[in-house]
Amino acid sequence: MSATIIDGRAMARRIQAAVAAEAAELARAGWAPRLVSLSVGATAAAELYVRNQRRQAAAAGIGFEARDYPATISAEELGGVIAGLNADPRVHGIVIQRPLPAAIPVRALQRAIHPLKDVEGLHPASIGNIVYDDLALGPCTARAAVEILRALPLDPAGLEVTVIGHSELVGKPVAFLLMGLGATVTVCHALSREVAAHARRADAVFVAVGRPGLVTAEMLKPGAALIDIGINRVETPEGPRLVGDADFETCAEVAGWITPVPGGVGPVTVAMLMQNAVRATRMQMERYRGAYAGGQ
Ligand SMILES: NC(=O)C1=CN([C@@H]2O[C@H](COP(=O)(O)OP(=O)(O)OC[C@H]3O[C@@H](n4cnc5c(N)ncnc54)[C@H](OP(=O)(O)O)[C@@H]3O)[C@@H](O)[C@H]2O)C=CC1
Ligand SMILES: Nc1nc(=O)c2c([nH]1)NC[C@@H]1CN(c3ccc(C(=O)N[C@@H](CCC(=O)O)C(=O)O)cc3)C=[N+]21
Repeated sequence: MSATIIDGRAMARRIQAAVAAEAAELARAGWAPRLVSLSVGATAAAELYVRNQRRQAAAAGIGFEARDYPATISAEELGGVIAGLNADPRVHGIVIQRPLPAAIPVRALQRAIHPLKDVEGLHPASIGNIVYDDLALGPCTARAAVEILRALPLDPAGLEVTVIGHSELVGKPVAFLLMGLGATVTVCHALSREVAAHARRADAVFVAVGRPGLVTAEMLKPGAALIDIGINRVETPEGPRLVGDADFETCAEVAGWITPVPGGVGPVTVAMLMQNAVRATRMQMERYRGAYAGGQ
């Protein structure tokens, strides 16, 4: 058997077309959506993400400004930057690229972002809303991965799903979204025993660990869906290459559907961020229309 390879770029383009139309409509109303990205120190892990945000924002007609701060910036100074962006009516979304230097408390900063400008859906209020299945601004990566599953001819209700990795950014939100769809969810992490056995039982496996080759063909039920969220840069004799957390070649022999890296969850994540940007702008327009002169 050979898996169907899921085309994340095509899915991202479809989402983006709707986002572009909405961004144009908001711009006509005087509320052109605009995002600001904050990177601190050397952020190799986020460079590709920022590059694709810039590219997709340009394509969707969303303003995008990437700011880089030195690793020596203090948490207080960054808090001041965020307070300024919260108060600026021309800014509708703020993205804090992870990871941050160890000395900077990422949760406190995430909490400092105004919830209506929390386009990544990572504010404690947004994270809490996941439990209520209220996804006004849902977390982008998790939504992307789950939207990909929803596009497959599998009924998520009662589906056996194993999630490998339980980070705040990815694994935990994925598990909650899947529970919201009625799936039976098993979550594995660094302390889990028998990850392979849990994976092999599943109709769909989601993996977000950051370890190339973690999921192998022996860990999959034949015909299962494999949603590979990992994005890792590895050195090969032919130069640097981007790979996921699964051993793609062997897994594709056994899985029914598989997401490639690049071209799988990554582009859909960025499209979700753009979708959140227009949603956030609309919510701010509805809340503050009249409070500002225009909004711009
Ligand atoms: N496609 C996209 O848009 C995005 C992709 N990513 C990618 O996803 C991957 C994970 O990112 P992120 O969640 O931020 O990473 P983190 O490092 O924050 O989390 C990794 C998770 O994997 C768990 N883990 C570690 N080793 C194992 C193991 N052997 N078996 C099972 N679980 C294990 C950890 O468990 P514990 O906490 O117990 O140590 C932790 O929960 C990375 O490759 C990243 O680049 C990230 C964001 C967006
Ligand atoms: N606050 C925060 N949120 C994140 O979601 C977050 C983060 N910080 N830090 C870094 C990781 C990594 N990440 C990527 C998302 C998309 C691509 C992406 O678009 N990848 C393309 C790459 C295509 C190309 O090669 O140019 C693809 O997979 O096809 C890459 C990486 C988000 N992360």
